[in-house]
Amino acid sequence: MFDRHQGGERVVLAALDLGDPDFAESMAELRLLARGAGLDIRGEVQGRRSRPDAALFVGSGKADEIAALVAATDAEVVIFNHELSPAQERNLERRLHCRVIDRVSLILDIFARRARSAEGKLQVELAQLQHLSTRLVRGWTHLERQRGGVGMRGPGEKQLETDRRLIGIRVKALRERLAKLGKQRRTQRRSRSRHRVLSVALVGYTNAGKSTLFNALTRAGTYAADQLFATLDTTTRKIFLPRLADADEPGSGEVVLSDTVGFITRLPHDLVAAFRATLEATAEADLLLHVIDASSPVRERQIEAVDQVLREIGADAVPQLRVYNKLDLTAAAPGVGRDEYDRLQSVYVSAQTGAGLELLRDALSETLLAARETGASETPSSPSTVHSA
Ligand SMILES: Nc1nc2c(ncn2[C@@H]2O[C@H](COP(=O)(O)OP(=O)(O)OP(=O)(O)O)[C@@H](O)[C@H]2O)c(=O)[nH]1
Ligand SMILES: [Mg+2]
Repeated sequence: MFDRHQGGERVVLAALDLGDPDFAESMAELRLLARGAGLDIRGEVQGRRSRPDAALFVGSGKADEIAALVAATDAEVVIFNHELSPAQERNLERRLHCRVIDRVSLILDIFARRARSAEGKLQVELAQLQHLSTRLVRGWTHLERQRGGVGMRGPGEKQLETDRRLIGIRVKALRERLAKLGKQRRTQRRSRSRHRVLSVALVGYTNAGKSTLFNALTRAGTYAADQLFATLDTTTRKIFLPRLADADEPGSGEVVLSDTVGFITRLPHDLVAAFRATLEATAEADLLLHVIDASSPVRERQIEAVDQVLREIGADAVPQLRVYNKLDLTAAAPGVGRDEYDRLQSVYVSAQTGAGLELLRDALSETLLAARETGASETPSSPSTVHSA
């Protein structure tokens, strides 16, 4: 039912500068996404949108330019950097004589291929169906035509209703299944918090090195790869921090560390919603390790993008320690940064070479000890963030 890129497909990237200050960066991100999806980028067209409401989205001169590039490079797909309405997509497909998709579809597609656990797969399917159903409501004719071209299913008004109903049934089933899994997850978390095991969640922009750091800290062998969204499921392992251990309390000194899905700018809202269950663990953590690719020229923007998503999922109140990773690619040395009150703010490490990891372990102990003390003096059981589903 969905566009599926098997990799190696020939694509042309098209982006229209709408005057966003981050246009160049969002373009770089689109390239990263396309490469991450294993697509063969044959060319790129940039331009300015003619009129904000233009049905063609691009002016006819620009459309001709893209069409010429598609023909010259034998491209199969054109990927637009902006969300396209069904009508715009349809017009563009007719004009360019090839498949047209937008950034959101591309991200959904990468997610679909990366999901490993049952929960991750359900979440992706839910996001895809939600993305699809908004389009069904907004403009059925788009899908009608698209299908007419491929499967010749000849959908009419009747087919439309059947499909809508089927999607509705599937969405409901997925929601129920996810709710059940979420309940199990919460029960597990509650029993952990009863035992006062502290939890630390790794968050950060995709490809920042979260899984590599997770592995380095736990020696667990979680999947790390040079691709976007390599991790889609929350992996959880215990680590032991001697400084936190209390001889009178069995199990003390143990901290639960979770590796999570990477964030990206303009993460589609459907996806954030679908991954809410996974991300809940983030909002309930005692501490967030915000992993940053220190070697990225756009790291400031990536930090802001991550903080934005954290706000959206209600995790902005959780204490955060910034971990500047990939130090080996920069000229900087391992170390820590503190604020004016001498509180730890940041740690500089290389998950790959292991440089600074001892500093990070110490920083973890120090921050968690401080958090435990404040938490203990304020309320017996730490209040957990409440947010609606
Ligand atoms: N040079 C260098 N490369 C690193 C370091 N840490 C991670 N990497 C590389 O960066 C790439 C991404 O690492 P991952 O650990 O998969 O990143 P992630 O943040 O988990 O990514 P997603 O799960 O896709 O969001 C891999 O190729 C790693 O080998 C580091 O300290 N130095
Ligand atoms: Mg990962």
